[in-house]
Amino acid sequence: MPKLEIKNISKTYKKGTVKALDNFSVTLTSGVYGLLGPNGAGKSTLMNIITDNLNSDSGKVLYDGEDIKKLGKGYRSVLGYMPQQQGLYDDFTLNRFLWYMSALKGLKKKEAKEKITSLLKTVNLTNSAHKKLGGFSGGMKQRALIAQALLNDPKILILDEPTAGLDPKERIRIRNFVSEIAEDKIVLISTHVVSDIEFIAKEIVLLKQGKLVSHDTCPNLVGEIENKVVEVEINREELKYFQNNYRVSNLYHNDDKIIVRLVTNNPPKDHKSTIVKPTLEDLYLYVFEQGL
Ligand SMILES: Nc1ncnc2c1ncn2[C@@H]1O[C@H](COP(=O)(O)OP(=O)(O)OP(=O)(O)O)[C@@H](O)[C@H]1O
Repeated sequence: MPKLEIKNISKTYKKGTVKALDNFSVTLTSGVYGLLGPNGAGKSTLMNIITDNLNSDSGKVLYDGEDIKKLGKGYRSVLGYMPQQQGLYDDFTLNRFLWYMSALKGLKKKEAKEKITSLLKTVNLTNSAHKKLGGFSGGMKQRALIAQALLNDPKILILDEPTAGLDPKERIRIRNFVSEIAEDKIVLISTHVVSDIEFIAKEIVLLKQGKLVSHDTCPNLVGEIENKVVEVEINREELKYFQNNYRVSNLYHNDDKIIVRLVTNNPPKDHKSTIVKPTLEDLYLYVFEQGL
């Protein structure tokens, strides 16, 4: 079983003024890990360090007990990375793009041909192989980028916001696909979208201002806010007050009343509140919504 140990990683930018990662440690084994955190939490920085595209200021990343810096090429050969940026290869046809990436990854011709044919099928893009990437929809581009990350049959697959900008149908397709291929691989997915990982992740890693908040299975994390999620019926005029004073994770209208869903340690005493089952989205609000 592959093992990736991230040990005491710190990283600053701008001569130390911006702390992107602060003594971050976690150990990953095979399965899907969801990396959750708000904008600027340090997710991309972490992924760039794990993929050896960026040097940390301190700390180490070990793959099966060996420092990735020492493994060098050997590490790259087990790594698949889908970065955030799109549009780099818009003039390439998908086929040319995959051949180009195969060459960069050092695949032999025969190997590349077989792999490209099978991956095009897996990501359902065989019929678009001779079209230019520039004309692809967001979902097609994302699938093309996932395909290139899988060319070398990686043991570690790093996906930086793989569903950004996708419609729900594409999102579900990518999610199911990632879940399918995760067996015997370490898959780390960063996302803002809780539903991308809620049901497929073996563990969720919560990152806040460069620090690890916690990492655990989804049921365990959600269990931490058992009894802290309530639904309360309020009048319209009260909504502003509740929005200013509580973490409101949902609201809906019921005739002339509003039902608000609150994630709170102190449910309102002057209203009847009903305890409801927490979700990962509630936990996200609980951890990342400041000041309430
Ligand atoms: N090249 C850089 N130079 C200076 N500051 C940077 C650089 N890259 C990132 N940062 C800063 O480091 C912090 C972490 O950024 P990072 O991109 O890793 O977060 P993120 O969680 O991936 O955010 P997002 O969800 O918006 O992609 C932020 O404060 C960001 O502004």
